[in-house]
Amino acid sequence: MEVVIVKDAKAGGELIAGAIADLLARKPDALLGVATGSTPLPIYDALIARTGAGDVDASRARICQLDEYVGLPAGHPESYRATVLRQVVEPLGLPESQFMGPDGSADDVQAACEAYDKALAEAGGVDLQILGIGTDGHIGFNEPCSSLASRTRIKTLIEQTRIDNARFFDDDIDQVPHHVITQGIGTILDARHLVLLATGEGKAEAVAQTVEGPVSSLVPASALQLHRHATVVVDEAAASKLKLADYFRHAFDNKPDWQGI
Ligand SMILES: N[C@@H]1[C@@H](O)[C@H](O)[C@@H](COP(=O)(O)O)O[C@@H]1O
Repeated sequence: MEVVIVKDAKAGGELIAGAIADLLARKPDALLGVATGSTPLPIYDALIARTGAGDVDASRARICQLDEYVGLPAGHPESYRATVLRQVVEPLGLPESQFMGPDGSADDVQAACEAYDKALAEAGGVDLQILGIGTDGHIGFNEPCSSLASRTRIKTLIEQTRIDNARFFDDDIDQVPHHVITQGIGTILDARHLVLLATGEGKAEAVAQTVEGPVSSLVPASALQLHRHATVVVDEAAASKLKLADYFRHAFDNKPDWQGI
């Protein structure tokens, strides 16, 4: 696992957008897994700016969702499908045919989960998966004690996650669904490159446990330690509880230019 400590969220967004640009230069139709929440927005801003400036051709990129609420009416503005369309797919000028996600309004949720895992595999697998992290260490919506081998399935949210996400629902927790579909931890680990961005002091404890703690289903993001190509990008505040912070800075500062993240 590589840990990169950046000055602030904007710098993290630029760094990760650079890695996506390199990927698209090598593989124009790469499948890019995107996360929702506030944290990844600087990545999308930087990528959209680069495509707008003509530095990156993302016209053949394919985008896929990490997770979704269950039970919101189709087209609900806070469904993750609507969110990703608004924040990523439309600003990049991509047609919906280059976007895929699980169907959170399906009558048969289990079948929708299985269909999504199959669709991801048939699409050739995710090339680069962007991840955020919950305050409880969740990735996607894999709450603590999710199986590290899990596939896409339905999960029940922990109360703290519903509290954290109520800001997207007029600060009304009663509007936040209890159930979600999420790529499983095993599904996430199938991606070729995992890039987790965490910013702010509120994520410092979860980051420390993810990077320096034991691999444990209690901290779902710690599963990144099992991946061959996982990059954790953190700002100074989110890095504030890392014991090896100086080593991580030293390693990144002395990295050969050609290596990328
Ligand atoms: N399902 C999403 C996660 O993918 C995201 O990482 C997390 C943190 O969001 P934020 O970046 O807004 O803190 O929120 C939600 O739970």
